[in-house]
Amino acid sequence: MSQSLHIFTPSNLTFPKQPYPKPSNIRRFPVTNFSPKLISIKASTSSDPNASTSPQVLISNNGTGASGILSSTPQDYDTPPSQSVLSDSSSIEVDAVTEAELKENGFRSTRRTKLVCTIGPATCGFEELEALAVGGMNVARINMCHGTREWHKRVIERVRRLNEEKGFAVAIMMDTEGSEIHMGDLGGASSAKAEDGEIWTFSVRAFDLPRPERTINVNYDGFAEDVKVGDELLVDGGMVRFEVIEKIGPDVKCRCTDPGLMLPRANLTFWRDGSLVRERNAMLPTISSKDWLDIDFGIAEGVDFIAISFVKSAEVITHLKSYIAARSRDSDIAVIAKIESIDSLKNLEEIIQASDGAMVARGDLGAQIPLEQVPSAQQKIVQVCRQLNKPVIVASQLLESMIEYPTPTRAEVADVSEAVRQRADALMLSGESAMGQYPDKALAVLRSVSVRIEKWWREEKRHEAMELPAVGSSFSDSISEEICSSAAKMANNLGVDALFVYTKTGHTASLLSRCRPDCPIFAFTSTISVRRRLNLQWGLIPFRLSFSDDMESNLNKTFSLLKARGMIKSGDLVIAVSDLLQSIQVMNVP
Ligand SMILES: Nc1ncnc2c1ncn2[C@@H]1O[C@H](COP(=O)(O)OP(=O)(O)OP(=O)(O)O)[C@@H](O)[C@H]1O
Ligand SMILES: CC(=O)C(=O)O
Ligand SMILES: [K+]
Ligand SMILES: [Mg+2]
Repeated sequence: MSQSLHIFTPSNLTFPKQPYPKPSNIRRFPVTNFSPKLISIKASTSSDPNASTSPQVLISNNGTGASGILSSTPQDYDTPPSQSVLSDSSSIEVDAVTEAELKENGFRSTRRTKLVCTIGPATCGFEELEALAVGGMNVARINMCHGTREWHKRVIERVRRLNEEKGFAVAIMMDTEGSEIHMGDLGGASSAKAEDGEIWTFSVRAFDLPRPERTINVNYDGFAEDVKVGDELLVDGGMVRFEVIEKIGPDVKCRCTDPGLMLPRANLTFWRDGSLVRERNAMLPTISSKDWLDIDFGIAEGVDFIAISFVKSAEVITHLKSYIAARSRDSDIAVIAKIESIDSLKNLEEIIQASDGAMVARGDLGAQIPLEQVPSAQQKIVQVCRQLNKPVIVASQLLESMIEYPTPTRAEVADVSEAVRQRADALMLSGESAMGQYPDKALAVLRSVSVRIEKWWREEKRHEAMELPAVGSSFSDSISEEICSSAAKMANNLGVDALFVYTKTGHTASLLSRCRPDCPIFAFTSTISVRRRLNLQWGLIPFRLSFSDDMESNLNKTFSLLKARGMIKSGDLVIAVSDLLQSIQVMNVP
């Protein structure tokens, strides 16, 4: 039995975007005999030839008559990126790890939380990268604070080769250095140990190698002028602490008050009377001249995401986005705002609104606000991102002890669980994967904790519903949002196995992800870059597939390709959503 409900556009509605002719054949039907089993809500083109470019939502009920009026202009018709559109119409691509996971565990147990790994000396080789990809890395992050562009270029090439040769779809995120104050690179040493009471010199002078004992170079010229005797100097937000005891020209002598290990280029902050001192360094540009060169490098290399450190305002994001749009033909590099400063918290909503996603960069954030305020800031950032429909990454020190030890602390597991419970889109490894001794084990912990906590919360139905405000500006946007929230609700109520979404730009897929449905979301897109970008979003399993405007044929093709690969089977219950036609269909896999 096939049932559908038709909905047409009323003539009295205004259309904010007017590239599409307004349909004129408006009819209204009573809704009758709505079948709970097989409902098809689909978009059809109006029978009016003048309205032929304006698909309308059509919820049909097996010809028995139908419905109220809802819909409108096609949305999400922003030009899809031209490059890399799948040409072979008879194939489907999904990354090898997901395919294995689907076959082994079935739909429901797939991991919803995405995993980002920082690549460093411990993981830059082809085999190490492959091990991370096999372990579930969705995004590889390169941090331009460290290493040379040549070094990063080789990492990018290896990840790309891995994707091509081994069937992964790992995306690449480039993270800028930013112009905050940090230490030099320790002259090649992997770390420096400061002991209680030791006197160290922090200086803006460059030293000849080898680095003089207990001497640290500082990147910020105004350092010696800005600090005062008595200030507290924090390395990496307090991993090591010093007290400033004397200033001698460019050299600042400090006594270690909290011993610890200092890593190359660690962040430095100084505090006076319990407050962070932000003197002239607060005026430093968010994107330094070196960052601009790195950004050019990222654009040339075609990275998928650029994460901007120490974002202070929305303007810098807008500026960068237009810079990228002008520089790269496809302008499909997503810009991630790193929330790690007081200013970024002050302007949180605007910054996130302007960005394509955000990172809770707890390392530096914890150096700028009291540590005990970091958890509430995290919760708030995760919530704002979800409301504004932007992916959010929770980063730093998730499994810090695993840099040295093969098992995490219980507290670390609890922290990871909390981020998963908050339903952040992604978790990130930093030092654990960049220079730790157990990168694969750390990734395995993130993976298993994510799957376990997701399942637990799903089964217990413990998630509080989150108010999701409208994010789009046009009526058409509202329809897409309504369709996605209805589809997600139906999926939960009907206990469907998967949501399918056919999406050109990825927008509709992200709207579905935002609803955090119980079942996984198979996102079909024809563009490689869109597919890679969807890798960062909660619950989305991105597939590359060429598809048409004909949903019947898209579905048939998808079913047969996925069945042939053993990823779905007859009888599975699926809800399909399309951004091409603004439709919802419910069906069993034939
Ligand atoms: N490309 C690299 N080369 C050498 N060491 C690296 C590299 N990337 C990371 N590391 C090491 O791993 C540690 C953690 O890396 P990560 O980039 O996550 O932290 P971070 O430098 O504190 O981040 P951020 O500067 O963005 O706040 C670094 O402190 C550094 O020691
Ligand atoms: C990731 C990062 O930049 C931080 O935590 O500070
Ligand atoms: K950085
Ligand atoms: Mg940082």
